[in-house]
Amino acid sequence: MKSPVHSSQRHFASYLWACFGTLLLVAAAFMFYVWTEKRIDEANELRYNSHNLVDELRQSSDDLSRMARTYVITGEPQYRKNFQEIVDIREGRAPRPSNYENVYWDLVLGNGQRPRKVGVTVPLMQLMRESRFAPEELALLAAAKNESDKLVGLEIAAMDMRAAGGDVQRAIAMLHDEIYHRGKADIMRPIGEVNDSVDRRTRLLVTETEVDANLARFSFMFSAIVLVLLVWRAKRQLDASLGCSVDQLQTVMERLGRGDFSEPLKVASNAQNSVWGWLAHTQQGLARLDAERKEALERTQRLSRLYSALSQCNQAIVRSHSEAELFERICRDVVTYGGMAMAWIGLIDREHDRISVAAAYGGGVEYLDDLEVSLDSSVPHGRGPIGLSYQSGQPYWCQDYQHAPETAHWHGHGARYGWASSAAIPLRRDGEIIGFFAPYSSAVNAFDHEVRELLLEMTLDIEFALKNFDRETIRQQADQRVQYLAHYDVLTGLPNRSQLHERARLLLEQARSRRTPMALMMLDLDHFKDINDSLGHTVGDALLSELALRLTSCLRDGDMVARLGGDEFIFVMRNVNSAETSDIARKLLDLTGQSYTVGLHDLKVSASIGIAMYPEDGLDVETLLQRADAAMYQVKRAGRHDFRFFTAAMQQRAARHLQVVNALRYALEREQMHVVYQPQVSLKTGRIIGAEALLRWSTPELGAVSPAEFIPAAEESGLIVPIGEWVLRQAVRQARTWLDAGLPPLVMAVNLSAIQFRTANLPSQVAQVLYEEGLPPEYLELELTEGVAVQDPQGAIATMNQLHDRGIRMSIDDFGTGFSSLSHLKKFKVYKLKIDQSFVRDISTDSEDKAIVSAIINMARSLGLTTIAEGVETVEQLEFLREQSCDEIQGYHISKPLRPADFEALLSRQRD
Ligand SMILES: Nc1nc2c(ncn2[C@@H]2O[C@H](COP(=O)(O)O[C@H]3[C@@H](O)[C@H](n4cnc5c(=O)[nH]c(N)nc54)O[C@@H]3COP(=O)(O)O)[C@@H](O)[C@H]2O)c(=O)[nH]1
Repeated sequence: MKSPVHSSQRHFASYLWACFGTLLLVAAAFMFYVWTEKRIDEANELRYNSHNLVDELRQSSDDLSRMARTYVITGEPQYRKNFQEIVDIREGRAPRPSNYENVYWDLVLGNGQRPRKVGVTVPLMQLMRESRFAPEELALLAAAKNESDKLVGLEIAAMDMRAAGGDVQRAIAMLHDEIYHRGKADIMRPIGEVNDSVDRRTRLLVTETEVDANLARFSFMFSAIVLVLLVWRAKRQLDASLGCSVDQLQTVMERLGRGDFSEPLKVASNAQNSVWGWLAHTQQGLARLDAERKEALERTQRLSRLYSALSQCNQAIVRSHSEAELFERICRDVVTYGGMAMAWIGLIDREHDRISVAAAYGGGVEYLDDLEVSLDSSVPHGRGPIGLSYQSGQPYWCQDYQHAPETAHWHGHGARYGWASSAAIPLRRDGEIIGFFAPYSSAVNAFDHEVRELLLEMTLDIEFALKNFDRETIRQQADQRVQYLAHYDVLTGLPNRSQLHERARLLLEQARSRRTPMALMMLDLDHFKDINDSLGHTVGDALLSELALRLTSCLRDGDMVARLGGDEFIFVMRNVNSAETSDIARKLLDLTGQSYTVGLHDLKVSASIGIAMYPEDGLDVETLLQRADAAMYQVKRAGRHDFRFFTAAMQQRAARHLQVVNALRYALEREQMHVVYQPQVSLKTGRIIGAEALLRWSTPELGAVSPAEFIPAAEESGLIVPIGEWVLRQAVRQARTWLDAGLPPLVMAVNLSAIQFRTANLPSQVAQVLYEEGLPPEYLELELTEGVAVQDPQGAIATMNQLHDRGIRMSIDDFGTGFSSLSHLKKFKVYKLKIDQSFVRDISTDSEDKAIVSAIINMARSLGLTTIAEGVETVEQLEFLREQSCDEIQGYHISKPLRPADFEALLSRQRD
């Protein structure tokens, strides 16, 4: 704005300059005046000094006369001394007392003290020459001085006369006679002329100077008056420029300086172009700027509040554990920190085509209780900010809530709760709108660019958090899954081993504190592996799942069943005695034994159950488990499909089992093993046609250990592989020895454990042994159990084929006890079936065993296989077998297993 006071400022400045110039004139006039006054003073001083010097000349002459006369009269030497001092001072030979002039008479006081300080030493005539006397005046003075000096000579002569004791009267007369007075008059005359001359000269000077002084005085007064007038004009001009008093100006300036622009200044019409007018104008500008600044500040504060809310929002994202918690925090933070009046988050309820409130905070949230917001644009409440935002897919900013047509449906609410603007910002998950974030402000136009940006940023953060929650949910589900897998068996859904331990411990704790008994039961399916191996794991799994359901149905409240893996299940039953436990075990056996329909298969299984009782058999879960296992093991050993309680004897057996396994590890290197041979006889010829190699083991600690005990232990521990290989080599070597000894050729049957059979490269290993020992393969027969083929029939068939290709025979041992598949049997390259001795044992008396043995023999024949019956002890058994056309027999009826020497002897006897 162009200042309205420029022209008056110019005038005021001119006046100021004029004042300044005049002030200089005043000063100059004053200085001139001072100078003239000084000159007057100087002129007066000159006159005074001149008179003084003239007077000194006169006075000194008078004083000399007085001193000389007094001396002449009194003869007092002091006067002569004074006389001389006056002369010396006047001539410049002695220092002049200060303020000398006309006071010679008191140069020395009565007490000899000098009253004045000593001044300069300068002759009187020199002083006169330096005192600006006119030349003629100086000439007169010099004449007067000359006359005085003449009188001094006379006076000295008179004093000398007195001093010499001459004529005193004469001396006195010399100082008082006419000559003397004439001399005096010759002194005084020029002095008087000089005085007159000095007087005239200096008076004239003073008069002249006084004229100058008057002129200076007048100049000073005139210029001072002009200055006053100018100052008065300047002030008038200043007042006109200011348009107010300086006090008023100061007050207003102070007020404006304090930043108070609130009160507008009143300006008279003639003061529009004054400083006051300009100030009023400026005040308006400042007030406007102040209002803008305040508005900007308010905006900044609003933004800063929103930034704070954004920051809180981010914290909420970090700290919230669920969507609901996050939404609650966001709404609360936007109101508490972001300065919004109210905020809510709604989620789309697609089923009912409406918005359901997920979280809300602030004044008026109660209105959300009966919220009427729709996404359907055909209804009025579907055309509000949220509906419009949903339809456009964009945020909707309603800047004047109480007047906007789109909020007409809610104007009543807006008026009641003071909402002046609102927004609807879509919340998206994977790009799809899932809800809205709706902040409300009590200010109109609250959503300016920055606020919008911030709210959008906040919304993006919320969406980011939702994504994280999704990820978190997936992670939690994975965690839950991991937790589940860590504690539950996937196949059956039963607790697994770790969960069993955990819960069993708790149940045990309860039993301990309540002093109640408890039973831990271990159930293991009999020959389940065969089902798995022959029918596949899917069938096995289905059977286990069904079994788990059956077992669970037996459970009482608070009891538990867990699957340890495979076909092993554990029951923990609270507060049961052994009789009740037996009932449960029987029930379980019964349930387990009922048939299972899996796909096309109708299956039957049995189970073995071992039971340990708390507190008799153990005080902790581990011990009870171990003892239930021992009991179950005993059931297995005793023929399966039964249950047993743990006994001390079982404990001993378990300990023995451990002892056996440990001792087995060193059996070969300590040469504790040997092989015996049991003859196999042809029923057609009655001759020994083969021998079965059977392993024997005895140790100093354990004595002789039965293969029925140590072979399973060797199989469990994996030691069967090196031990079996050793037996094979021993048997093959023995067969070679007997061949070499010329004994009738026979086939050496060597038992091959299923574990051995599954060793990699078995055929080549066997071939290697045969090769190394030099036995033709046709003299070796490997006795395999049915189990070798059931797990991996194709692999077993391949191994058998390779063995067969190498010329090695194979037979199936213990036939009838396993889970043989006839279809597989046809593919096996076996040439003999060995009927298990359990069928042979009772064939004389048990019709069922007879039927089984008969069926096996017939089936074998139909498959082109040879049969051998083992465990033949009696002639009745032999006869039955012969009737059934069994090919060969083996058993105590012929011979027990023999040491090689005994076997050789038997063979020799047969040869004889
Ligand atoms: N993998 C290997 N298994 C082996 C080896 N040595 C033996 N065994 C297996 O151990 C089980 C027990 O064997 P063993 O105690 O030697 O018993 C055998 C015979 O002594 C016994 N038998 C023979 N005739 C009769 C009889 O008339 N009555 C009767 N009560 N027992 C008799 O039968 C066993 C022979 O069984 P099998 O092998 O099925 O023909 C046993 O399963 C052996 O296989 C070995 O080195 N490796």
